[in-house]
Amino acid sequence: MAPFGSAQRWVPPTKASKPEEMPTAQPQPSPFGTSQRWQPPKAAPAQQAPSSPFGTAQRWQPSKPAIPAQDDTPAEPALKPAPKQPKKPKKRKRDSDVMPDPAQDEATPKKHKAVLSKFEKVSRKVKEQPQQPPEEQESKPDVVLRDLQPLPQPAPVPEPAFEPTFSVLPNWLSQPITVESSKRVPFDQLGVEASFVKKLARHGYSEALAVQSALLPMLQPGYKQHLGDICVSARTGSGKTMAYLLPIAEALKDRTTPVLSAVIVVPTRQLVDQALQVAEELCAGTKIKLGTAVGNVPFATEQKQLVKMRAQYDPKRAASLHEKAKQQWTTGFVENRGLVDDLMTLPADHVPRYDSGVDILICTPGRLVEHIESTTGFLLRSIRWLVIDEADQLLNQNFQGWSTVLMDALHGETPEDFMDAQERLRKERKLSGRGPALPPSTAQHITKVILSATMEKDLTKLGALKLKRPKFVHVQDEQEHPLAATEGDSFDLPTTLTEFAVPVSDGHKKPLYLLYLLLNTVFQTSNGDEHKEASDKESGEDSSEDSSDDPEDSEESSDGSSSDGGDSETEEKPITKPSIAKHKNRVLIFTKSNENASRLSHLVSVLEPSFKEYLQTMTPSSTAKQSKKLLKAFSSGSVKILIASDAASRGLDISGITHVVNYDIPPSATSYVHRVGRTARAGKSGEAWTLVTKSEAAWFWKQLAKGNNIRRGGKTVARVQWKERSVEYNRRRTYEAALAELQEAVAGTDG
Ligand SMILES: Nc1ncnc2c1ncn2[C@@H]1O[C@H](COP(=O)(O)OP(=O)(O)OP(=O)(O)O)[C@@H](O)[C@H]1O
Repeated sequence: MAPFGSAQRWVPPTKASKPEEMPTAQPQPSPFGTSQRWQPPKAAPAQQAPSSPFGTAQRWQPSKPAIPAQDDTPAEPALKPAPKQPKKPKKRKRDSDVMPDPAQDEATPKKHKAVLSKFEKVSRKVKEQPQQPPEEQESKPDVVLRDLQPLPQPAPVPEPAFEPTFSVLPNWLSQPITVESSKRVPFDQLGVEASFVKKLARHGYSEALAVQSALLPMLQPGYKQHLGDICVSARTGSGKTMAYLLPIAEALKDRTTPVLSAVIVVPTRQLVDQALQVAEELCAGTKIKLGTAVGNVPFATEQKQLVKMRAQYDPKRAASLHEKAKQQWTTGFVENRGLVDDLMTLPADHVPRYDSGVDILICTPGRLVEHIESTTGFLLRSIRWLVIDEADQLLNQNFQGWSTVLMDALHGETPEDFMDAQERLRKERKLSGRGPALPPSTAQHITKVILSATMEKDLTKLGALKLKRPKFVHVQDEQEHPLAATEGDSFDLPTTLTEFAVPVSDGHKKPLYLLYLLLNTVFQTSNGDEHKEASDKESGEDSSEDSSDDPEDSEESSDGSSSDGGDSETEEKPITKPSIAKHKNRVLIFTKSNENASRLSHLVSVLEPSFKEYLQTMTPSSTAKQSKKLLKAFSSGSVKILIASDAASRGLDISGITHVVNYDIPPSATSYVHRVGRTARAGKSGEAWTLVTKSEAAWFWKQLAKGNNIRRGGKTVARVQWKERSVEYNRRRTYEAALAELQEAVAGTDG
């Protein structure tokens, strides 16, 4: 029987027009055919069945309601099913109809016959009953019919897709150009202009890092130049920004009049500022004009910066444009701040001409789309480089369909009103078929550079960027085996990074563990080597969650290695308070949300008031000016503890971060790689600490610490076990008081 009755099968009740007579409390016959509500057809006397307009109701008898009606009204069903009467089973040939086997008949004792006939009866009954899956036959909750129509049901779950065990990647992705991460080449040997070599040396950069030594020759004009697009996968802090900005700056160094030649797209305004700073340093002393487009600046201000309008004497075009303007006014559709608006501000016989105000534009994708769509004269026809940094994130999010809008603007034809003389001629020849065809103006010159530390070899997403003759450059360690084409995406951590994981028995105690970490390790003047001793012993031995997630481990040292060593030294001892003021270390702490960041910030400053002055929280609500100031303070060391959410995990290059703490576990391997990559940058050393609760341990060790998707050059994540008594030493009361205060504050805010 189908789960839903067809229209013919359901009979509206005679009193259905009175809604109050359809109390939901009363059991209603269900279209889903619950066993409680609907009895299979029985040989019930026909006169007892309720009448039906379809005349089939006699065949069905609603079962007795499972829940008695709340009032005394007889539980007449509001809807009556009119299912087809199940066909009366054909009269089966009885044994007697079949040619009897006298021998067998004789041999069958009488009592067996009786049993057989009972069995036949029962089987017949069973066949007559509508077939239901076994689980439906069990008692079901009462279903209340709410509508005459059957409820829509989700589509059946599709079969899992076929997953090939062979590579389906094209050659350029499956066979990347690999570059040793330790490779260093003096800039002058890479053909970098002397003036730029000097500039770099002034910043202390004498040699190109691995990714730069690979990319510079590919992007500079010369015999090594790659005449196609380039995808780059290189670990965090490897110098990717300079790798794409240096060749662009070099190529444009002699520019005198701005022409928009490079667009650099990054995901956040902080990264726009950061890339701008590197570009400013490189372009100092040249006439290259740099511009930005981000959401926090007034749109009109940006428009003025990006596009410069001038008047050009052209009576013929002026006449045709005035004609167009007249039509617009007649129809009432006047483009706001458009070409016609500009035309009205010009002297007679003049038309507006638009020039770019910048050579290099650094922007977020959303703002770029806005300019493409709404800024008159903002054209991408002269673009020679398109850079997409943090590409995996940008392609995953694809807000406002930015990649499609951008590709259309980049590869599409210039709108007629904005065409230059050459474009107009090209179009005329194409349409008329007269004269030799001219080659397309821009498409052949654009080089796309797509970069990330966690670049995914996802053809569908990369396909949105319409890459031409692409190459994949992968910077990796010499010890690492090159990834086989069939292996999934895998990301490399900086070799100078050391990772630790601290089991936390109870998530509520995390603030105390964090405090212990800050006081005992990050800001410990005596260099607190005890955790390293303990971790060295355990490093790599923690085969899984089984040992790390056991709270008893931390208390009673069920495994010998974690109970001795450093833990016993710190146990029961008051923590010697380091002087944070003079400390050089800086720590970036990640929480899973902005709210958590603010709360943690409050708790830490109550628990350790000496930290308050040096602690800040980064939230998206802070203005561009505030966050710039904050990052500067963190860079200079006047702020030493910065608490942030994942929004700060990508791309931020803040000098001097010695420690990263994952207070809340990161949501993915990608997020982990970017978070911990805020330290150990450009060959400097750094530490990453993750606080892992019991429930997170299995996932952490399997996916992040021991999975194949993160490669750490043969290193392991060291497990560091602290005794809870040491962690809580003298702090439990303060902590509880701080929590209560926080709760009150939250309640106060809510109220
Ligand atoms: N040739 C060089 N020599 C020394 N340091 C360099 C060199 N080039 C760049 N750096 C420094 O390396 C650091 C990291 O650079 P950058 O921010 O470009 O890394 P990234 O690869 O883009 O990292 P992420 O993936 O995290 O965004 C910066 O502080 C930069 O100043």
